[in-house]
Amino acid sequence: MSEQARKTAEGLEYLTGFGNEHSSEAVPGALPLGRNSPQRAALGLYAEQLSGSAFTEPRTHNRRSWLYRIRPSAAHPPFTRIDNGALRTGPFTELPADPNRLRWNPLPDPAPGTDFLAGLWTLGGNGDAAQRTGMAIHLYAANASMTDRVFSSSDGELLIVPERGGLLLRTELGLLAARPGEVALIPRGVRFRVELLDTDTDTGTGTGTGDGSDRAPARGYVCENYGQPFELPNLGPIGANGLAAARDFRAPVAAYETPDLLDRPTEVVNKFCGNLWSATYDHSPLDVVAWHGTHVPYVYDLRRFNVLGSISYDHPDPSIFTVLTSPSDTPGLAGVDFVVFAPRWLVGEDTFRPPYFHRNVMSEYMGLIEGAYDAKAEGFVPGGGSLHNMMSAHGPDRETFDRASAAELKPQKIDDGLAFMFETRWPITATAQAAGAEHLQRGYDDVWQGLQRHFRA
Ligand SMILES: O=C(O)Cc1cc(O)ccc1O
Ligand SMILES: [Fe+2]
Repeated sequence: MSEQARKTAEGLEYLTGFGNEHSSEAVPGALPLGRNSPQRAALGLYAEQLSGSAFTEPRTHNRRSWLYRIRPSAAHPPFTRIDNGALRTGPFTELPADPNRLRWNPLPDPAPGTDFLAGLWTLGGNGDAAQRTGMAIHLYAANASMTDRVFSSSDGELLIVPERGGLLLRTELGLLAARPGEVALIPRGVRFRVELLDTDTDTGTGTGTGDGSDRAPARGYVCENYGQPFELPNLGPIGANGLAAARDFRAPVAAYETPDLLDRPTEVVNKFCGNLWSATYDHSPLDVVAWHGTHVPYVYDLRRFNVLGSISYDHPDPSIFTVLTSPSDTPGLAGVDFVVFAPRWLVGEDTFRPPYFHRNVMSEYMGLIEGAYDAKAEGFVPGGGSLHNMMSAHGPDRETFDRASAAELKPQKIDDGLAFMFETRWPITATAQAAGAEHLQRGYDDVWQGLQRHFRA
């Protein structure tokens, strides 16, 4: 059976392929054929274009979708400012950029009734959302589904990396499920609502009561990319296959709210140039009956990543693990790369196999989805994160260095963890709440203490 025809555990159907010109209709006949904007759209729907790139960008970068919806998005009352909660946006000016190595434990559990939007907490970032450069790193911890409200970011696309608990993303273009080990991308401007998946199978945390008050929170990471949309990296000499395969990216099929929700007042929260703005519509904007285009949400299962590496000697640079890249104006210099450290074999001969000691002009934020990471013996925990800013010295902690320097070099499978990195060309400035957080680990530098002098002249 083709992947397209196969339904997921949640009964969801997907369209497959990265960057495709997809099309989908929830009601037969809703999608016009041969034109985008007929004089009267079928079934009394309104046609609307959603542009994620300038009209004139080259085809390879051009992103837009045509939506056929029950009400046009233009029919809405004025937006007014609401509290930004713990969301922050570039430019990040609360504190100076810090050259120190920083590491955090997971976010504390949120108050009961915290949904995905309320649970977003910005760690730091760079660039300027209004200039459409740079990125923000957010974490989230949520124990309730969003009800009667939807969210969108005009500032950037949202790459959501669940670490605990599954998410059901009800987007304008349809439904996506993302569980730990999968990532989801919501394009700039697309409205969506996040429900917590209440299964006991993913992490054993769900209790199925619905109100979320007695369940462990869903947690994860979000990269809000203000820059050019993520794309698949070029493969160069790797060849035509390898790393993330385009066919493994899954987009939703068209789906709109059930009748009881379609005409309910719905709060639409829009993140715009760093602030949250709210308007209560007299209907839900998740009312798209058909669509076609390239500006689409998607999910990707990180376990499908085809991990390549050295089969002779030395530890390759982690660019070989790039899942998605947001290019900047300089070739090869990413605004942000999304990199995954997935299970793999290490076979390098006469090689120090874990990540090497290094100082990098790029800035590295790392998170852990499960298990452990091969550069850190302890302290880097699922739901936590580390920041190794531009040129800061880091690498294996002392325990890892000692162990790997003495290890017998037989083929070894690393299969006890799933880590990732947001790597960016600009230094990352922490927010005040991140720099002052209770869950910031004091004394992170100590992991590199005790590395002895062995050289004697
Ligand atoms: O710092 C890190 O752990 C990330 C990283 C991993 C690796 O394998 C090589 C370089 C690098 O920055
Ligand atoms: Fe690094």
